[in-house]
Amino acid sequence: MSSNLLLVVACALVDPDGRVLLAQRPTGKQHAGLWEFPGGKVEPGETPEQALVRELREELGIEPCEQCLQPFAFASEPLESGGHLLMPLFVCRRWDGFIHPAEGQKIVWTRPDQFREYPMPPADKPLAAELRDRLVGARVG
Ligand SMILES: Nc1nc2c([nH]c(=O)n2[C@H]2C[C@H](O)[C@@H](COP(=O)(O)OP(=O)(O)OP(=O)(O)O)O2)c(=O)[nH]1
Repeated sequence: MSSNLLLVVACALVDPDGRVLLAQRPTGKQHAGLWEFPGGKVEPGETPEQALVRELREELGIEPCEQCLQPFAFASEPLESGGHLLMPLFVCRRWDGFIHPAEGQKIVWTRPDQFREYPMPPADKPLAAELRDRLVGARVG
């Protein structure tokens, strides 16, 4: 893999009412204050699914089963650093445990048709649009 390619995996957690979890980037980090789909960098040796299970456990304290992660879409965005971000988004509707943000970051559950109320980093925006187009009105659960 090219060394300037950053692979970051993200997840749309969808509740039984069709609402999706967004998490606010903490102060002091890149894109602070913006709303993102939870996830993070894929570490060497990990599959995207393993990385996402780890990130959801670390960030939110939940345990999704790998088989419940449905590949959904991906974003491909140039980075200000000159590198390039590749960000696959999975959809997950089932997990164990209760959501408890580890770093105290704010979360919201919002319907995809209300995503525009939450400013997002560049790669999350097209994924939000795709979710809006394909999840709204679709069967949930
Ligand atoms: N979700 C998202 N992440 C982005 C975008 N652009 C961009 O450079 N990133 C970077 C910020 C982070 O370095 C990384 C997301 O992984 P992360 O959530 O584990 O990163 P982090 O800031 O918590 O950790 P770190 O960089 O301090 O190691 O991707 C974007 O448009 N959306």
